[in-house]
Amino acid sequence: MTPEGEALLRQGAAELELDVEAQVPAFAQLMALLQDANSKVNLTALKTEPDIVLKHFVDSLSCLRGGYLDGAGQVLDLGTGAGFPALPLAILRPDTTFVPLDSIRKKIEFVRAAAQTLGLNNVHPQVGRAETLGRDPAHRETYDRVVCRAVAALPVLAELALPLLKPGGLLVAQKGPITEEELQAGRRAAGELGGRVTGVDAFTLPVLGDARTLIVVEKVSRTPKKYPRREGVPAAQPLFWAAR
Ligand SMILES: C[S@@+](CC[C@H](N)C(=O)[O-])C[C@H]1O[C@@H](n2cnc3c(N)ncnc32)[C@H](O)[C@@H]1O
Repeated sequence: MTPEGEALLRQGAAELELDVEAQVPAFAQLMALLQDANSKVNLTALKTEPDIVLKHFVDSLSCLRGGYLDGAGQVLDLGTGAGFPALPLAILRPDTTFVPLDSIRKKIEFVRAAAQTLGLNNVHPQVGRAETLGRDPAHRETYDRVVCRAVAALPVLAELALPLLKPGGLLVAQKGPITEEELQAGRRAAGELGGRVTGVDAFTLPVLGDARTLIVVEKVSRTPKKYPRREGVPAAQPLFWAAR
């Protein structure tokens, strides 16, 4: 990473009140791995160094706002893609275990290789669909937190994530601006699945100023056994939300 890229990372993290000084070399290594992989396969849409620093690294770290991940043991990253937000979070939180999940094998192969190269023993990538894991006793109601960035509308996320959370656990969803309509449908879907929306934190992305929202859903009771519905159905027929 260039000195300008490192400076952007420090500036963005500082705006989030995070000190990443000790982790700059790890982020530089992740940058090199991403750019190398991106030159061979189309891993992420963001290719330039400033975009990767601000829209992948710093944006992923914004998930730490509010302290919702503090004290969490096991965190599943639903639809991690090339490892976001899981890899930046794992770099900053070595005592928390992260399970980056994606249905696309080549993405998880990249995440696995990157975690290995970076020596991140707290990262355990998994290929699969959230609907399948949500019905598997080895994963259902076992996670303290589910994080996810740019995966689906809130009613869909509620159905994919809440079955995976322990009662008392939290879904922390990173989104852009959210409409009142999506939020209302998300509140109703969460209620159906044993969750309650407890936080809607609107803020702007450091340096760039783009609108972001962290939505927090607490799991307040067990998820009914009929959820999640079979693969693809949560996204094709979102609960309580016809408009997509
Ligand atoms: C737009 S990408 C976002 C990737 C990453 N979170 C990021 O912000 O860069 C959405 C990812 O979610 C994955 N995904 C969507 N639905 C999924 C599901 N039901 N189970 C597992 N992965 C899913 C897709 O394969 C894709 O890689």
